[in-house]
Amino acid sequence: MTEKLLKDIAGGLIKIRETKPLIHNITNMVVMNDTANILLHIGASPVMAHAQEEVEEMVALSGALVLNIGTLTPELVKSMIYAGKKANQLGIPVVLDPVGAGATSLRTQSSLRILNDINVTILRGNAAEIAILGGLDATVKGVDAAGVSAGSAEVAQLVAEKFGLIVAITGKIDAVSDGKRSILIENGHQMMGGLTGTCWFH
Ligand SMILES: Nc1ncnc2c1ncn2[C@@H]1O[C@H](COP(=O)(O)OP(=O)(O)O)[C@@H](O)[C@H]1O
Ligand SMILES: Cc1ncsc1CCOP(=O)(O)O
Repeated sequence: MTEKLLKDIAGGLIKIRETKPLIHNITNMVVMNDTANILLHIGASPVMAHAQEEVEEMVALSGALVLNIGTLTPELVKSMIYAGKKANQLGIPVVLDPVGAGATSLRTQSSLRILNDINVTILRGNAAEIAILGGLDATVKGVDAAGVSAGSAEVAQLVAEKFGLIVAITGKIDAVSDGKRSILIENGHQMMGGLTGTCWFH
């Protein structure tokens, strides 16, 4: 990583501690508690708010919106769209984690619908989930990548370019791309592959 990039990341972390932004999460029941604690640990203020009746008000108070379809229902997807549209109106960044896209039609179609209806800032997932959404060949088993025709760096670049957003693919080596510039990050441990929800540890 370049020195400038490392400085920017450090600066971002300092800003989070100083401003303590509220992070609105509409997320899955598996990682919810870990996500809240990790956000607190880095100095942010987490809130999990899922009901359609409150998501627009909650996101209006927030510095970022995180949408994770890990334990989705059609009702929850509606909440994500309401919150995402409000976030777009207010210029609040939106992260989408399309957990299990490719494993079932509901997950694939819901992810594509969110990408179509909302300007997502960062699309984060494993290589197979991201490849499937980009129309590339891949197999997803539950929430895990079971096979991908291309490497993570290539998938990240192609899909970022296709949707006009930032893609972050996690795995043994992470790949991040905005379609023009890409970086690879290798700072994990193989034991992290044996824990769910570890993308939030970074
Ligand atoms: N086999 C591996 N070897 C080294 N690091 C890994 C491995 N698998 C995962 N990691 C680390 O764990 C992080 C989260 O990866 P991943 O398993 O894709 O997330 P999640 O559990 O949230 O789906 C990666 O960014 C990487 O640093
Ligand atoms: C095991 C499991 N099943 C549904 S969601 C989930 C966890 C997925 O974790 P992450 O949100 O980090 O992909």
